[in-house]
Amino acid sequence: MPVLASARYGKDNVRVYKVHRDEKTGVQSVTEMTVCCLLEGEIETSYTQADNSVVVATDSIKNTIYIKAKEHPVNPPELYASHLGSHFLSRYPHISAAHIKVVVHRWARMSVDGSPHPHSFFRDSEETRTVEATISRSPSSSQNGSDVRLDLKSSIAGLSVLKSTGSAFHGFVRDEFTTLPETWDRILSTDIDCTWTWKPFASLAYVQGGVERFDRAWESARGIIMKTFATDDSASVQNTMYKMCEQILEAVPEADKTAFSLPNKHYFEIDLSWHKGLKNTGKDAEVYAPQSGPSGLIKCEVARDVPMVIR
Ligand SMILES: O=c1[nH]c(=O)c2[nH]c(=O)[nH]c2[nH]1
Repeated sequence: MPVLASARYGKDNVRVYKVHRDEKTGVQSVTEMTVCCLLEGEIETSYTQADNSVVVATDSIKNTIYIKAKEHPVNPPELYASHLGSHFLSRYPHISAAHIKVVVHRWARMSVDGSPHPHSFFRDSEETRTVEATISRSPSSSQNGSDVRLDLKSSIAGLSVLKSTGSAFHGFVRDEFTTLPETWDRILSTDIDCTWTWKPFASLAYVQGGVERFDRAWESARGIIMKTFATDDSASVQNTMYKMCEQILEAVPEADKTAFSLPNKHYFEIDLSWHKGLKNTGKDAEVYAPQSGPSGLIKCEVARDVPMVIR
């Protein structure tokens, strides 16, 4: 007899834009984000018995995403995701968890004639800031919506970086499957995907109190990633990403874990000696062929050994 092993549902790809107008200065600020909101709970009968009485329509979930964006700040995204997820638990007793993903897209302020423009922006990169939040009832709580636990993960993704030297890769396994030469000087390029997992928050109030921690962590992580990428005499993607994780855990004491997923985007030397003896390999290499694939894919998670709850 089959059983419904797990189920969640909701609305994905909800695009939201919010403007903040400073009436005194006339300066406007904008946030654009893509939101996914999936609910879990006592919803089995909607799958197994066509019982829609337990279904909060995905259309209503979409409406709620807009309404909560109007009622609450959308920055930092960790706060907005926490408000949104908490709403579903307090409003619907049969919902036990809300899984929220908020991806924030960049709109950088334009500089016009050397001055920041009050209401014009440009997309300066495909980099995103993301939060994944799971808001669930604490095991001890009754279904009154008050006792929730918030598990938050913050990420930077799509930050493309390249260094033209300062990276080596040698000493790896050499056997009958190996063709890659060792190198003491190579191009290193990747798309940063970095996530830090917050210690669980015991209630929405703990997310709201000290809300500056989220922007501070994002700025620290981004700075550490850039500085380490630039200055590390890289022995491998593995070793450089581990150094980044160590520093992020040190800079963000309320994070339990840091993870990276990094493609190693290859740039191949091109032998041009067939053309008039052009020297373009080894120390003479200047023109390279960037590869769209395949790429390496290197991942790690670095955890602190003492788990605890923020209260
Ligand atoms: O930094 C690297 N790590 C690897 O595991 C690897 N494998 C490879 O072919 N090149 C690289 N570079």
